[in-house]
Amino acid sequence: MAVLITGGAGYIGSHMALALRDAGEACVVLDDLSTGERAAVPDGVPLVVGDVGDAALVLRVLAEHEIDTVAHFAARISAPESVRDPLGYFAANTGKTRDLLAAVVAAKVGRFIFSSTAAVYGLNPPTPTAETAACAPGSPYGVSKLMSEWIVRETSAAHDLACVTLRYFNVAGADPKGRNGQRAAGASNLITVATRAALGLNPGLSIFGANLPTPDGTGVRDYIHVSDLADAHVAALAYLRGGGKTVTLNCGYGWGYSVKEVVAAVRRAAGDFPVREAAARPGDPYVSIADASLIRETLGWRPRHADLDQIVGDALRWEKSLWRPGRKTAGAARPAAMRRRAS
Ligand SMILES: NC(=O)c1ccc[n+]([C@@H]2O[C@H](COP(=O)([O-])OP(=O)(O)OC[C@H]3O[C@@H](n4cnc5c(N)ncnc54)[C@H](O)[C@@H]3O)[C@@H](O)[C@H]2O)c1
Ligand SMILES: O=c1ccn([C@@H]2O[C@H](COP(=O)(O)OP(=O)(O)O[C@H]3O[C@H](CO)[C@H](O)[C@H](O)[C@H]3O)[C@@H](O)[C@H]2O)c(=O)[nH]1
Repeated sequence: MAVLITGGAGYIGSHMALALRDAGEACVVLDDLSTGERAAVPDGVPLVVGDVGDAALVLRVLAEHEIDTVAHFAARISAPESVRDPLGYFAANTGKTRDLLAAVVAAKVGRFIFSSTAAVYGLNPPTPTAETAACAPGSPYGVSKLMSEWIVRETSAAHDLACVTLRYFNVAGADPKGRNGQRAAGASNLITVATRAALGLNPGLSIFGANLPTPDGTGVRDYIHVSDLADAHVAALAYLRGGGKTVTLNCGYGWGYSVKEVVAAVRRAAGDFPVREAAARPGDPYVSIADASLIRETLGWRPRHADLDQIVGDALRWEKSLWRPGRKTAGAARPAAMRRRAS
C-alpha cells in the first residue's frame, strides 16, 4: 500500500511526504513543478514529474506504485490571480480534480484526501466557523475549490470511494527539525512576509487594514502549523484505512491572532523591522477562525505545534537556512548577520 501525493513538491504536500516518510509509510509524489521544487521532495520518496490531469500517466502511477490512497494537493493557489484568470483556475483546480477522480475510480483506488480551504466560507462567515456554515466564496479560487468539493462528494456517493475533505485555515511555519519550509520566493502570506522583512530580505511589512472592526483593528486569522496540518493528513489516512466514511473537516486550532499580534511575535523572535499601515485588501475577511471540534472528534487529531511563537520561530529558522548569496526576494537588503555568512 502506498499513498500518491499530488503537488508533493509544494509547501504543504512536501510536509505530508515528510510526515509519511517519518511514519514509515510508502508514498510517491506526482508534481508538474509549476510552482513546486524537486528539492522539497524528501530523500527516498519517488517523484514523478507530470500533470494530475494526464489520465494515462496517473493510471500508470496508480498501478506501478500499488496506490491505495490519493492525497490531492496540486492546485493553483492565488486568490488575486484567480480574479484575473477564473477560467484558468476552474480548469486547473476543478477540471483536473474531476480528471484525477475519474482515474482514481477507474483504478478502483478506494480512498481520497482533498485539500480545500477556508476560502470556501467567503467574506462574513459566523466565527468560529463550523463545517455546516453556508459557503459563499469571495474569489474564483474559492469557487474552484468549492466546486471540487462537490465533485468529490458526488463521486464518493456514486462509487466505492471514501473521501476526507480538509478545509485548511491559514497554514504557516516550517518543519520543526528544519528540513523543509515555504520555498516560494513570491509567497505573500503574512508570516512569510513578516519573517522575511525581519531578516531584511524585503523592505518591510504593510498591514492591510488597521481600522477593521476587530479588537486591535487588524485582521484575525487561525494560523495552523504546517506540520500539524501534515499530521492531520496522516490521521485522515488512518481514518480512511480504518473504514471511515466520507467527511469534510476544518483544519485550524479554534483561536486566532491579529496581524499586530503576529508582528509582535516576529519582533520577539527576530527584532524590530519596518511596518506601515496600508489600505485593507478588498475581499479580505476581518476574522477567520475555525470551529475545530469535528476534526478532533473524527480523526482524534491533536495539534503539537500550536504555539504562535513556535510557528514564527520555525518559519524564521527556515528562512535563515534558505538564505544564500544572490538569493532574490523583493527589494532584498541583506542584514549584517547574513552578509557575514556570505563572506
Ligand atoms: N497555503 C495555504 O495557506 C493554503 C490554504 C488553504 C488551502 N491550500 C491548498 O493546499 C494545497 C497545497 O497548497 P500549497 O500552499 O502547498 O501550494 P504550492 O503551490 O506550494 O503547491 C502546489 C503544488 O502543486 C503542483 N501543481 C500545480 N498544478 C499541478 C498539476 N496540474 N499537476 C501536477 N502538479 C501540479 C505545484 O508544482 C506545487 O508543487 C492547494 O490545493 C491549496 O489550494 C493552501
Ligand atoms: O503582507 C501582508 C500579508 C497579509 N496581511 C494580513 O494578514 C492576514 C493573513 O493574510 P494571508 O495573506 O497570510 O492569508 P489570507 O487569510 O488572506 O489567505 C489564506 O488563507 C485562506 C483561508 O482562510 C486561503 O486559503 C488563502 O488561499 C490563503 O492564502 C490578513 O488579515 C491580511 O490582510 C497583511 O496585513 N500584510
